[in-house]
Amino acid sequence: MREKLVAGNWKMNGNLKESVSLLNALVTDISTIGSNTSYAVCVPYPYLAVAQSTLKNTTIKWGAQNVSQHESGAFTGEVSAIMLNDFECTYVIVGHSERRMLFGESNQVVAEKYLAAQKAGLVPILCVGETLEQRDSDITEQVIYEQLNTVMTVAGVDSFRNAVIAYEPVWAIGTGKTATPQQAQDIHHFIRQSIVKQNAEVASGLTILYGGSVKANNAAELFAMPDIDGGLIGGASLIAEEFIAICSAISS
Ligand SMILES: O=C(CO)COP(=O)(O)O
Repeated sequence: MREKLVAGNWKMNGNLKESVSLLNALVTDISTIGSNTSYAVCVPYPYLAVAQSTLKNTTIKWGAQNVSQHESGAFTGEVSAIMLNDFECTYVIVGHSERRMLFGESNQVVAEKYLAAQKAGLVPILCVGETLEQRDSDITEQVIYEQLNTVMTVAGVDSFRNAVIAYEPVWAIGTGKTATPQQAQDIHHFIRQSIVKQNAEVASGLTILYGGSVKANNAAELFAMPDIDGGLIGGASLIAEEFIAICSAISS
C-alpha cells in the first residue's frame, strides 16, 4: 500500500507567535484522528526550529518550501539541503508553481533542486501542473510530461521511490476553483502511467497528492479517487480546525 499524505504549505504567511500557536493547535488536534496517513507542514525557513521542537515526538512531520540546487558557496540568500537537515526536515517542496512563475525556476533548475534534496536524504515533494492557458490549449499532458521527464532525466526513475509528486493545476491555486475529482483523477492517472512506462513497481508505490483550493468540504471526494493519495494544502492549512478536518477526510 502506498503512503497517504496530507501536507500543509504555509507559503509566506504568519509570524512567530501565530506559527507557534498553529503548531500547538495541530499537535493537540491531530491526536483525535486515525493514523493510517502521514501528516506534514511545510513552514517558512525562520519557523523550522520551532516546528522541529514542537512537532518532535508527534505524528506530524515538517519540511521546507524550497531548497537551493547548490551544496554550498556564494549564493546569497539561499538555503541548502544540508541546512534543512539540521532542522530534521522530512520533506521539502520543489518546483511549486509560484517558484516557477514568480522566481523563474525552469524544469532543469527544479530537477536539480529535487536531486540536491534527495542527495541530502530529504523527500522532495515535486509540484507539477498546468496554467489555464495551457489547459485551454490542450497541452496539459505535454506540459506535465516535460516537468516529470526533466526530473527523470536528471535523477532517474528510481528516484521516485523516495519522492512525492503533487499535481497542482495553477488555475486552481488560491482561486477557490478546485479541479473536479474526475479532472484531478485523470491527470493523476496520466502521471502514474508516465512513470509506469519506465518502472511499474515504482509507479504503484508513488504517492501523488492533489493541490489547489482543497478545503474541508471538498477533500473527501478528491481523496476518494483511486490515484489521489492525499493533498498539498495552501490557505486551508493556516487554520488548525480546517487542516485537521482535511486530514480526517482521508483517514475516514
Ligand atoms: O499551492 C497550494 C499548495 O501548495 C494550494 O494552495 P491553496 O490550497 O491555497 O489553493
